[in-house]
Amino acid sequence: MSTADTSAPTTKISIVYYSGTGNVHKLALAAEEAAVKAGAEVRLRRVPEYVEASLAPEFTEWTEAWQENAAAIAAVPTASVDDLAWADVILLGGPGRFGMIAAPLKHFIELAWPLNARGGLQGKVMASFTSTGAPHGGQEATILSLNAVFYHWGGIIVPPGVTDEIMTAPSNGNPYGVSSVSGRQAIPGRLAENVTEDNLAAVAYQTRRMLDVADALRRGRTAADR
Ligand SMILES: Cc1cc2nc3c(=O)[nH]c(=O)nc-3n(C[C@H](O)[C@H](O)[C@H](O)COP(=O)(O)O)c2cc1C
Repeated sequence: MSTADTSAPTTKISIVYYSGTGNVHKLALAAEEAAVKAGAEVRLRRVPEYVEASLAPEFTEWTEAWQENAAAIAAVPTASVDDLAWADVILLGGPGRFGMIAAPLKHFIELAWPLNARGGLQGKVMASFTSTGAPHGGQEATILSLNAVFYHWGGIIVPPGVTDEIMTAPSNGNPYGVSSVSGRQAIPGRLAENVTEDNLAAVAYQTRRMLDVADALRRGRTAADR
């Protein structure tokens, strides 16, 4: 007979991301898969564009890749602030843009102002992941700009560190948050082709680690309440 505690509530995770050309989307799907496998309740949510046209119509290949990605991710539900309120674990993802958070994701974060003002984000487990064009294109700076939000929200930041062998793989290695390198150009028909299997395994690991910490916190808090 199983001795598992079936009365224990399931950990809830919201994976909220913005992706212009598919790289962060691919990482987010791997995080979702890992969370489902770990038995969590999962909300995968995309942050939509808040401009209707391409940022750079003169970059025709980028614009085509951007349109291709928009079609590919259309079925993913869009994020709402309730997805943040609902979750025990919040994993944010977004591309590095000039070494910091992308504007659509920042806009979404600002919508959480009232929730934060009533203390609705405190004590949740949080972390972030990114993708940049270049290996030294500002991955750590982007993760730090995302994680800075978590300080304001009173989150418990759980970085991947180098706490597992997967973080030492050549295409990984950013202890601040899992990061992939997409290359110099977004090419239509070849979206996210440079996200490696090791990047996907790393974001899966980062997700499991957050869920483990959230589970330990919940057990500790429950024990303290007894
Ligand atoms: C406006 C803009 C700014 C960018 N700034 C940087 C940057 O500072 N460093 C870098 O390495 N890549 C930069 N990139 C490239 C993206 O970070 C990269 O293509 C990333 O993989 C995109 O992720 P996505 O496909 O999920 O949108 C920039 C892209 C755009 C559109």
